[in-house]
Amino acid sequence: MNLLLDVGNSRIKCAISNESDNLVPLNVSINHRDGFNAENCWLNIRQCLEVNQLGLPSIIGISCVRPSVTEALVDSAKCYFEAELHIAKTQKYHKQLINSYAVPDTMGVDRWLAMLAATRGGEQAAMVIDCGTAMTIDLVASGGQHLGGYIVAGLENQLSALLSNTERVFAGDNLTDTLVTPGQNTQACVLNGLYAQAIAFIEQQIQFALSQGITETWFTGGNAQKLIQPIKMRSLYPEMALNHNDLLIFEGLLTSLQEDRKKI
Ligand SMILES: Nc1ncnc2c1ncn2[C@@H]1O[C@H](COP(=O)(O)OP(=O)(O)OP(=O)(O)O)[C@@H](O)[C@H]1O
Ligand SMILES: CC(C)(CO)[C@@H](O)C(=O)NCCC(=O)O
Ligand SMILES: [K+]
Repeated sequence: MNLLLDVGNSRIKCAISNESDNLVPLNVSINHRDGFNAENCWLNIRQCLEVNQLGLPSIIGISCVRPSVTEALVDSAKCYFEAELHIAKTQKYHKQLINSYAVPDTMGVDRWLAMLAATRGGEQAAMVIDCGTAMTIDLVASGGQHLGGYIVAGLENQLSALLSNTERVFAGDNLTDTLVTPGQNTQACVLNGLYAQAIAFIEQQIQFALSQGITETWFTGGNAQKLIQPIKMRSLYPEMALNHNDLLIFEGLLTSLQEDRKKI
């Protein structure tokens, strides 16, 4: 059994993969922003495995966009698991998928792994939209060439930038509605504006992707559902298939781990 960790900008998410390479997400979500403690993190995961009678992993694969957190996790892993560690790295290419970055290492490995999974190693053209702490969009043409991407602040971060730099603008506590019509009170103006902006950006990229022959979009990340729903409802580009897969990074991580195994 393999244990897979997706160390994001805000949260650590986990999954396991069995002998048949089936992925099962684990019900642990660890916030590593305030007072991260790697030992508690491993302990949490161990307990979760025990409670669910899942046994212990022989390999632990890690996708991490925060090097300081990776370091802390690597340092303390051996106290809790005897597993071999695999730290995924962004590559220049994998099978047919070719990274457009001249210095691949500078691309977040979450983006690379999500592309790897969405395109099945570059076999299929795809656009990947990760709606997390940051929102990233990446485009891969048929033939596997990465055309490039975008990094913008995620919904919560856009909102907090606005609220923390104004005095009378407020938005309430949750991002429930996804209306894109003009607001008629402060909260509606802020929330509808937030969504109108994100959705306009995504629809613009859908249009661009289609012009490049890309007809599959994959959404992932904590806010995926909130964005995919209104885009589906509006249905401006029926030629584009809109998919949601929260396991995209884990799937890519598993591929990266398998590739590493082959080298041994
Ligand atoms: N435990 C959770 N389970 C599901 N959704 C969550 C959880 N915690 C936060 N979220 C939602 O996910 C949204 C996106 O946040 P988050 O950044 O955690 O997602 P992510 O893409 O997985 O993050 P990261 O950038 O850390 O990889 C948050 O605004 C929140 O609404
Ligand atoms: C853009 C984020 C923050 C998205 O999680 C991550 O992929 C990252 O830290 N990337 C490094 C910069 C880059 O991808 O060009
Ligand atoms: K992410």
